Amino acid sequence: MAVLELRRAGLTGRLQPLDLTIDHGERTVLLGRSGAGKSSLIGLCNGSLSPDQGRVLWRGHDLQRCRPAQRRQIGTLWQDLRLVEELTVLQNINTGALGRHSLLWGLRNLLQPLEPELGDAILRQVGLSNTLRNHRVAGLSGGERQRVALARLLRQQPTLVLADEPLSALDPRLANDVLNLLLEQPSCMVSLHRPDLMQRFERVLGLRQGELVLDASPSAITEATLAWLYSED
Ligand SMILES: Nc1ncnc2c1ncn2[C@@H]1O[C@H](COP(=O)(O)OP(=O)(O)OP(=O)(O)O)[C@@H](O)[C@H]1O
Repeated sequence: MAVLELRRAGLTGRLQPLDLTIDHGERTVLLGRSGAGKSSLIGLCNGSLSPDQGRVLWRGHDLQRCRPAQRRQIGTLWQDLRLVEELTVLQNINTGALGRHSLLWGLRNLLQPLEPELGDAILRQVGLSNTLRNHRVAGLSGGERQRVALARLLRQQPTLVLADEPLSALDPRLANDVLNLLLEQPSCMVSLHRPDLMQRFERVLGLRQGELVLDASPSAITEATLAWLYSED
């Protein structure tokens, strides 16, 4: 069943109009050189960028017109993480649940640690110690911050996860753990600079100079295809 549909959706100067359907349950990797348009495509898919041409549909409805609760079914692990620096690890994780709670709950989250047991369980999932629970995220390492952002995403419980280079600050063992968690989500589209990991996914999308040029299963992709995808012109 299709959850996300791009119909001739494009961004002037960044992404040529493209058609793309993401089905529930699909695990997709997004490959391409730096500047090829991966983050732009993720922005179109989560609604943070509005298409200049075409349409983006979430479960059949124009994504830009969907209510916040519907849009929160799409969870994003941003390249720049977008943590709230002044807040603690637990408070940041809880912001993932804002869409399911009242405004009052959101305000209380700013004042006191809410639902610490749930926070601890998610911290364990992402391999962080619960002793970090009340630390401000500003003081954490790059890899720790990345995992707090992942924990916030897990708290959100999205239907579709979009992750923009989620492994960049992680050592190989942690990168593997994080990738496993992403692949356990109901559906995911993950942008990576690691074509060697494409076999972990069912579908490979390739962007080249703002154009979607590859949509195939990993077994169908040859070394020559990858060399062309990453070539300069
Ligand atoms: N806010 C913006 N306004 C205009 N053009 C932009 C903007 N952000 C990025 N671009 C341009 O859009 C193109 C695609 O950028 P994008 O960030 O989507 O690529 P990417 O594949 O994610 O790159 P990277 O792997 O380096 O993150 C690039 O030419 C970039 O310079």
